[in-house]
Amino acid sequence: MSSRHDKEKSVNVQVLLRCRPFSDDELRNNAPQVITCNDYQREVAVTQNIAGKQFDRVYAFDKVFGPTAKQKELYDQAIIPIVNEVLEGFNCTIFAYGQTGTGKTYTMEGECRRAKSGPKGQLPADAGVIPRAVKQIFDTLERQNTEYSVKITFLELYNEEITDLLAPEEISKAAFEDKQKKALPLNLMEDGKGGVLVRGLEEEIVTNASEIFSLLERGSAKRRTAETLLNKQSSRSHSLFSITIHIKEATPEGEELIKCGKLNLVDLAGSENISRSGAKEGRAREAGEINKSLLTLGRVITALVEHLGHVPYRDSKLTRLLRDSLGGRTKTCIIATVSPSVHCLEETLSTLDYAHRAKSIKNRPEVNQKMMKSTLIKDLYGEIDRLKAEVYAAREKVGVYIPKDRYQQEENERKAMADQIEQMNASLEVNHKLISDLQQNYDSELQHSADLSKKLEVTEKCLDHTSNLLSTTKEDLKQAQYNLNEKDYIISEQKKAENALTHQTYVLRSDLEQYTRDNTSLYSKIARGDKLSATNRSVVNTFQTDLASKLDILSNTLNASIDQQNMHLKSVEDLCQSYVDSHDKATSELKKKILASKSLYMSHMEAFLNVVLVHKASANGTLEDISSLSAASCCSLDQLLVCVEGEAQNIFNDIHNLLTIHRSEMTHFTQELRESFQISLDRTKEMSTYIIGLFDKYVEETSKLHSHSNNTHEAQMKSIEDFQMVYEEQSKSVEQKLLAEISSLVSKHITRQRELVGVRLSSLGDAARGNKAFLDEHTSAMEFVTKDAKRKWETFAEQAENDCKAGSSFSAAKHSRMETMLQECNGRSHMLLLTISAESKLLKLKHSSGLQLRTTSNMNWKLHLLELWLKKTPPITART
Ligand SMILES: Nc1ncnc2c1ncn2[C@@H]1O[C@H](COP(=O)(O)OP(=O)(O)OP(=O)(O)O)[C@@H](O)[C@H]1O
Repeated sequence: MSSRHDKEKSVNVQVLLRCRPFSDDELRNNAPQVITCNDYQREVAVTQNIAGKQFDRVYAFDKVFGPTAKQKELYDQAIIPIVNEVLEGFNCTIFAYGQTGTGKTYTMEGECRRAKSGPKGQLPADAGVIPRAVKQIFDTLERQNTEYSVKITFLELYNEEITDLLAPEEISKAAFEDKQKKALPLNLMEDGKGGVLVRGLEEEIVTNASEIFSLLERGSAKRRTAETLLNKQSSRSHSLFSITIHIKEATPEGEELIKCGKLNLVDLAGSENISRSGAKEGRAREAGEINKSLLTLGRVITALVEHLGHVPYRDSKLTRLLRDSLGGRTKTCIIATVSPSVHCLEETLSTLDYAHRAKSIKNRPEVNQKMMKSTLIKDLYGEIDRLKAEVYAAREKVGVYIPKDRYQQEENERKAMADQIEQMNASLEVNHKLISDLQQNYDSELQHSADLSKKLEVTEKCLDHTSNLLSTTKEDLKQAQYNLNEKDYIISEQKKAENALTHQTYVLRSDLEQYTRDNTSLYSKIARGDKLSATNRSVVNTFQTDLASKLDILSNTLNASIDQQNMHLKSVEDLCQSYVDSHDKATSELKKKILASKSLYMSHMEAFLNVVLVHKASANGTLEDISSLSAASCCSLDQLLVCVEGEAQNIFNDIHNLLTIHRSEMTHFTQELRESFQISLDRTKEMSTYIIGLFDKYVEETSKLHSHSNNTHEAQMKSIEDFQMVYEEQSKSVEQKLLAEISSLVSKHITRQRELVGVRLSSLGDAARGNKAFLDEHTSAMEFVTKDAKRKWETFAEQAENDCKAGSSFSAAKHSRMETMLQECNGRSHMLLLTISAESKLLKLKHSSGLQLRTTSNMNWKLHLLELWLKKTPPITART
């Protein structure tokens, strides 16, 4: 009972989406992909590029099959359960809906439909839903091993006209057109049970799958021929393939029941025809292009989804035929097909919207009533009788005969009336439903008001009780108010204390943070200190190792510096020598020049004396001539002296410059020499202190070693003595013990042992003495070596110091000597110049006062003095 109830409750129409792979054309044109299928999540994403921005729209369906999904996958996952329900007695419908070329026919029929089943009854991989469903039905029926009957119908709906694709007649264009003209198209009629029948539609009874395949092939061939003959396209026609199954079942009471199920497989026209039909309805209708059925299907879906009162089933043949599949008692599945290419984007979006809306349609699937076999037979007999009567009337012409136009008119009227009745029935049904809903509402309202009155009574009682309570509560409230105020005060005080505490906490916390920071910095400082001390240790180690090498380098440097000093002293000597040479040379040149001038002067004087002697005897009258002559000679003498003075001045300048240069060089050199001596002296001192310390340590170590060896020797000797004593004591006791028994043996033994011990002791003593001697020797050798080295080093250091001092004093002495020499030279030159200039002035004065003779003798004396000076006589003090 409950299962039946479950099965009868409403279920949504199941909607599957299938996206085909790219066609060869699309691949050739490199068409971009806009559809992405997520089979697992049952979602389809459409990527749109609007004004350079990318928009993704995602649709969810009951099942999604991407381009790689195979026919078998789709069938196994989606169709097998539906076919099973048909075999259980349900009516089921599967629609294929989508744009032309998206694979509706491929999905429903498949490429290899006409190849029938393969070897061993297997279907080819590309076989679609119809052949697979047929195979499943027959496989199941045969497996169940029950009596059954299967009948099929196959029709096409084009331009609101139904064509029976299983009708047996031969089709040629003429015959077809003739038939189109003469014969009435197949009409729909009510079956009296709420469904519709296609009057005159061929129902083929089949017993196995291969029969169905042949019939399908026949029907498809007819559809193709009709297409070609009437220039219509499959994309504008709908095809409906139906299988009705009757299965015999036996009740436990032995009664025979017939179970009936029906499967409708619909390949709809291309969905783009909806918009096309809508857009150019006027002309399209004339050209037969309009697809009324597809439009009505859309409207029916909208009415069902939006729960409109009137659902326009009757507006098209397709919706009339499939009325039960849309909002009725049939289980329905829609397979929406789309293309992945961007070129079909508009149609794809419309298909997706359409299919998505169809998901909301609700059906109330009901299993078909099982019929008693006898009832079915009775129905069939009734049908046979009716058909027989029709055949008889037609043959005997005993029926009612009316003109064809009249019949057509009546038929139309009857059809209109039937439509009207159906609409009225539908509205009546709606009204009935409305009335029953209203009645239910009314009943529930009555019930509600009764409930309310009961509640009112209870509430009034409650009110009284509540008023009493209220008065007591007011008292309580006052008390509570008082308490509350009190508590408020306490709370505010507590809050204040809390705030103070919080503040305190903040202060403490900041302090703590500060301490933590200080701690951290302290730790880091300690770490730095550790690191520094480690570095220092390593530096000290490095320094220690470097020191030894640097000592060598220092001694080398000392040697080199001594060599350098010698070289410098030699160069100074050379320099002095060259200076003395140049000085000698200059002096000898000066001497030569003075001699030359002296001889010139002498000749002049001689001439002058001659003239004086010649003219002395002559008269005083010629004195004036003589005087002028003497003035002239004085003048020439003056010139000569000026010339000599200039030359002497030049020589003096040269000497002075040379001396200045030498002096500065010497000063610089002496300074450098002093510094280097000072540095080497300091280093030598440092080194000697260090090495002396080192040797002291060596001496100390050696003395320690010496004392240690003494100690060791003493300890060894003591242990030997102890051993000897112990041994002797022991041997004595042994001797005493064993004397009585083996006296001779013992005495021999003791003697022997004593000998042995003596030998051993002497060898041990020798070894100990040897050791000591070796140690003494070694120690004294060490001491000697150390002392020798120390002595040598001290001598060396002393010598180096003396050398340094000597070098320094030597250079200082040399320097001072040079200084004195320079000063001497300076003084002498200066004096010479002063003398010369003074003499020349004196001479001038004497000439002018007529004291020529005295002057001459005086000048002679001066010249003599100059000569003396030039012979390196001691310096002359200045004379004015
Ligand atoms: N899932 C698929 N896998 C492989 N090929 C497919 C698939 N779907 C469609 N095709 C191919 O696409 C072409 C068009 O398919 P089909 O004729 O079934 O489209 P249609 O929607 O039925 O078109 P029309 O509305 O014009 O009848 C066929 O060549 C078919 O083989």
